[in-house]
Amino acid sequence: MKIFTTKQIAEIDQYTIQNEPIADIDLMERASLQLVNWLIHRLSNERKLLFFVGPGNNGGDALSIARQMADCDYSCEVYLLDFGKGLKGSPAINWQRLVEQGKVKLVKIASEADFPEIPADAVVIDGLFGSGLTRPLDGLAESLVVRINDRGAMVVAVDIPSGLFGEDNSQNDLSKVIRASHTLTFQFPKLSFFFPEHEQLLGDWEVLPIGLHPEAISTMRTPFHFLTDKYITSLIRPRGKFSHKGTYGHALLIAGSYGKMGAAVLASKACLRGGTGLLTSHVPHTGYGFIQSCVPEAMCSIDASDLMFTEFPDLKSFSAVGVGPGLGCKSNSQRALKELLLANPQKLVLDADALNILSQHEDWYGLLPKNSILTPHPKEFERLAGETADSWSRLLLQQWFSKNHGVIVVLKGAHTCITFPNGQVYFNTTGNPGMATAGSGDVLTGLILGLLAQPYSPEEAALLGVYLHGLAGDLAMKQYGQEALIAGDLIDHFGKAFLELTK
Ligand SMILES: NC(=O)C1=CN([C@@H]2O[C@H](COP(=O)(O)OP(=O)(O)OC[C@H]3O[C@@H](n4cnc5c(N)ncnc54)[C@H](O)[C@@H]3O)[C@@H](O)[C@H]2O)[C@@H](O)CC1
Ligand SMILES: Nc1ncnc2c1ncn2[C@@H]1O[C@H](COP(=O)(O)OP(=O)(O)O)[C@@H](O)[C@H]1O
Ligand SMILES: [K+]
Repeated sequence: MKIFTTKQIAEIDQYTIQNEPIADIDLMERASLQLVNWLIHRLSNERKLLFFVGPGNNGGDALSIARQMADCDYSCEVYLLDFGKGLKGSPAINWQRLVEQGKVKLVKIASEADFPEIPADAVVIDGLFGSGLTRPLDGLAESLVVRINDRGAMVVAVDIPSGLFGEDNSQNDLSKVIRASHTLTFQFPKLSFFFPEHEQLLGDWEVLPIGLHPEAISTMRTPFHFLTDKYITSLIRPRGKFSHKGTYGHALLIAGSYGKMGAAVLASKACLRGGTGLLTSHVPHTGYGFIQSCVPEAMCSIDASDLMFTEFPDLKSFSAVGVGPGLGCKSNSQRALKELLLANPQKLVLDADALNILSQHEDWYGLLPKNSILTPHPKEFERLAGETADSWSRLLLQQWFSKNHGVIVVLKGAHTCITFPNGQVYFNTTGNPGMATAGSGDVLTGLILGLLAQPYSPEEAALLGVYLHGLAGDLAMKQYGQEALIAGDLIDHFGKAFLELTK
C-alpha cells in the first residue's frame, strides 16, 4: 500500500472533492463519522470529552465530531484556539452547526487564562493542527500543547498529533507536540508514523478509511509503501506437483566462528524452513559436529580454519549465498570476505559481521554484486553509512545508499525499512518487541537466503522474508508472550506464517 506525503494527501482530498464529486463539508462529515464510530465503540458516555480545535480543517473535523458525539449523549466541551482571524469554509460551517445544536459548551481561547482544567478522567480530542502544519508550534499553541501533555489525560489525536509533521521533523522540537494515547489517521498512515522517536507522540495508531478517490490513489506516484498480507501473499509461488529438491535451489550459508556457532545453526534452520531445496552450511572445523547434529538436513562445508571463516567452496553449485551471522571480524575472515565479493556471487545476502567488516573497508562497497541484500540493524547501518540525527535523515541516507551502491538495504527495527536501488521504500508492518532477542536477526538472514535460493528475486526475497519473519514473531508471541520468546521460536512458526498467508 502506498504512503503519501501530506501535500499529496491534500491533492487526493481535492481530487475526491472535484471528481466524486462531494462537497468539502460532506467529506469532512464522512471523515468525522469514522472517528465518531471509533469513539462510541470504546468510550463510555460517562466520560467528558474536551475538544481542542485549531483554525483549519483539522479543527473542522473536531467540531463535527463534537456535534455528533453530543447527539449521542456524550458531554462535550469545545475550546477553539483563537488566533483572531475567525474560522473560514467548512470549519466555520461546523462551528455554526454547533451553535445551532446548542448542546455543547463553546469557548474561545485567546490567552493562557482561558485554558480549561483537564480532569484526569476526561478524554481530550486533539483537533488543533493536522497535515496543514507549516512550522513548529510556538506561542499560545505551544503552551496549550504543553498544558495538555502535562495533564496526563487520555488524548485521541485527529489525523496526526498536533505539532507533528507528516514527514520531516528534523527541525521540530518534539516536546511541543501532542502526546496522544491514540492517533486516528485518515486513509493513509503518514511517513513519520514509522519512525521510532515518534512512538510516544502517536500512541497506538490506526488508519480510518474515508473513501478518498481510488483513481487518485492509484495514479499518484510515491516511492513510499507499507507491506500488507495481500501484497505479500501475491508474491508466494505455489509449488509444482512434479517439483523436486533440485527445483528449489541450493543455498550456501557462511556463518559461525568459535563461540558463535549458534548463529550458524539458527540461520541454517531458518534457511531450510524458508523452503530452499538444498543447504550447505560452511563453518569452521570446530563447528562441524555441532551443525551436523543440530541441523541434519544441511550439508556441511568445513573451513581449513578450526576457529573462523577463511575460505569458501566453489560458488558454481550454489543459487544464492548468505554470509555473516556469527562470523567474527578477524583479519583472515576479512580477507576471505573480500575474495567472496570478488568472486561476484549472483545472489548474495550479507548480515552482521559481514557488514561490520565491510564498513571497515569503504573501498570494497564497489565490489558488492548488484542487488545484494544487506540486513543491518541501526548500529550496523550507522557503521556502514554514517551517523544521522533523526529517522527522516536516516531514511534519506538509506535511500541514497541503496541507489548509489545498487544494493537492497533491509534496515531492521519495529518497522523494518527496505530500500531498493530504484529508490522504492517499503516499511514492514509485522513483528513485535518479543523479537528483540538474541539471534532473531540470524533467523531473518537464513530465511531471506532460503527464499533467494529457490529462486525468488532479491526484491521478493527481501520483502517476503521480512514480512514472514515478523508474522512468525506475531504468531510465536501468541504462544509465548513477548518476554519468553526466543529466536528459535520464530523458525518454529515459519510454517504457520506461510499457511496463514496462503490459506
Ligand atoms: N477536504 C480535506 O482537505 C479534508 C481534510 N481533512 C482534515 O484536514 C486536515 C488538514 O487541514 P488544513 O490543511 O486546513 O490544515 P490544519 O487543520 O492542519 O491547519 C492549518 C491551519 O493552521 C495554521 N497553522 C499551521 N501551522 C501553524 C502553526 N505552527 N501555528 C499556528 N498556526 C498554524 C495554518 O495557517 C492554517 O490556518 C487534515 O489533517 C484532516 O484532519 C479531513 O477533514 C478530510 C478531508
Ligand atoms: N520492537 C520490535 N518490533 C518488531 N521487530 C523487532 C523489534 N525488535 C527487533 N525486531 C526484529 O528482530 C530482528 C533483530 O535483528 P538483530 O538486531 O540483527 O538481532 P541479532 O543480531 O541478535 O540476530 C530484526 O529482524 C528486527 O526487525
Ligand atoms: K491533530
